[in-house]
Amino acid sequence: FASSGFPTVIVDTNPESLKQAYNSIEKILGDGVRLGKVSEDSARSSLERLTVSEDLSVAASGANLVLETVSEQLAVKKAVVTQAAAVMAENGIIASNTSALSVTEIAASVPSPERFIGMHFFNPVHKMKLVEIVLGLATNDETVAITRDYCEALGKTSIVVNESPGLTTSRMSALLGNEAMYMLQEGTATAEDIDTALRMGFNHPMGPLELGDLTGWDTRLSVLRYLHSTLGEKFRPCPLIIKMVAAGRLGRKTGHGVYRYEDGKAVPGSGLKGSYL
Ligand SMILES: NC(=O)c1ccc[n+]([C@@H]2O[C@H](COP(=O)([O-])OP(=O)(O)OC[C@H]3O[C@@H](n4cnc5c(N)ncnc54)[C@H](O)[C@@H]3O)[C@@H](O)[C@H]2O)c1
Repeated sequence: FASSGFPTVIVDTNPESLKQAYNSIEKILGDGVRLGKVSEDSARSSLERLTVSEDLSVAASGANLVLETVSEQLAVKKAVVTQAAAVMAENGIIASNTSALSVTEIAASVPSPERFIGMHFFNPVHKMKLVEIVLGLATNDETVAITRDYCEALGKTSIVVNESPGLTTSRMSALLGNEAMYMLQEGTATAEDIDTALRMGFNHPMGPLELGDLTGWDTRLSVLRYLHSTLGEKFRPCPLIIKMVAAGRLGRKTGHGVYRYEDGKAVPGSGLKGSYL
């Protein structure tokens, strides 16, 4: 937001997180200047538009847009948006970056749920072009139009999704990762070959097993369990995922998932092979 011309305040109750957030944005802009992608002037003015605060009531006072991206817990999100709604501009919009919670349910805690919407960004945000705009039950057309304009001003492509488990992206990605694990479990092909198939055959930047190692199979499993309970049988988690999580082979973060990692890189030939039934 700051690099697209909007005066922006990052709010967090944890001062360490605030420092980390500011430093990482400063580093991204610095790297952008070094790589010739951002001018020095533009990097400097972006940082001038960016401030940090531990006090939401002060920071959100008179704001036109509050984008909540606090911890993925309903109670925390509800408390934060209630506090913001009390002080922001009368026609201001509240957006939620939630990946899986119900926008409708979070919106129910503010006086004007018609001006509440989901704005789901992707990591790393400065590189990824997509924003999934999520409609709660009460979200009105004007809020959608203003939010699309914000996305355009940020240089993002937005799509509109009616609130539904997993939206479009997480739902598709969960199915793909689960199917890849079933293929591995059945011994259809090695992990390397399944990933190569999707990278070279479909031009995906990463294979589904590499991606699962990056996301973490524990996170993957909880998303699949949620989708299984809401959308039905086709999302039943593959037993191999359950086994891997039980073994603590969660992916990159534990140094071992489908692949084994040394110095942050997958060890060649370390992928799971054969039938694991
Ligand atoms: N991590 C991702 O790749 C990703 C991608 C898309 C969407 N999201 C969504 O973004 C949100 C945040 O995800 P995350 O991975 O950064 O979570 P996180 O738990 O790592 O960080 C959440 C931050 O919220 C702060 N916080 C907690 N309670 C607060 C409060 N009452 N007031 C102010 N700040 C508070 C915490 O101090 C912490 O810095 C979640 O809703 C998540 O689903 C995350």
